[in-house]
Amino acid sequence: MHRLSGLYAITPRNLHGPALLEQVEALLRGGCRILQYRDKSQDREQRLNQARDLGTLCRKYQALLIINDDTDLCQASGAQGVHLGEDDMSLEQARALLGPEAVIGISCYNDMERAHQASAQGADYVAFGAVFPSSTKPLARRAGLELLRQARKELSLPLVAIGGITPENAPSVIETGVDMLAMIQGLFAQPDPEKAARRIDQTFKAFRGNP
Ligand SMILES: Cc1ncc(COP(=O)(O)OP(=O)(O)O)c(N)n1
Ligand SMILES: Cc1nc(C(=O)O)sc1CCOP(=O)(O)O
Repeated sequence: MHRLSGLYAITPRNLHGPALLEQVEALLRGGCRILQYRDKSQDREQRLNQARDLGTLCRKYQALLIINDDTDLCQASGAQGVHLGEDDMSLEQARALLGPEAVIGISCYNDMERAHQASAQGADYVAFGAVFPSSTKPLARRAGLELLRQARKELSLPLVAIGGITPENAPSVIETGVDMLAMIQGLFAQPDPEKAARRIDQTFKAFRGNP
């Protein structure tokens, strides 16, 4: 199993400070392997402090911390990488700034051509979505299970599925062969986030024949 594999949690935009750390630690205890800090607020100092605290927590559980959009925050906080979409800095620019060891993930929506291009340019993973309707991003383009199966056949780099994924529908997504499930509400809106994370982690392990 490579390190870009398993449950990939993304922080919800309405949760900050100790309350966020508490929920993230529950997810890490439950087996979450990758955390993305996704905070589009403008208070740089607050974002830096939050990213550093999340980094400390991720190190404790040997999980990766990825920063959404922001290479400066990635460098300042010591995170392992960034996630970039179509409105963000290019992959080449981010690689030049962060170096060969950084994890750089690219949003591909439902665009297979974009994914092939990102793969050829050295992305560490590509993300497809939204797999299901997402209350977090209701206007997201849709990429269904068939597209994920096709991506698995055509691409050899790690694949992320995102959008509307829950502990209930997670098995149908894992069965397509994707490497990671990225989730916000399906984890953070659960009454017991640790239990939700553990359920998904166990589904991944069962799928790999590694319970
Ligand atoms: C793992 C993962 N996949 C997709 C996204 C969406 O990224 P993007 O299109 O750049 O949109 P914003 O997250 O910036 O609103 C993601 N963040 N993470
Ligand atoms: C941030 C984001 N990007 C998407 C895409 O399709 O690119 S879907 C999405 C929201 C994911 O949140 P939830 O797990 O709550 O649906």
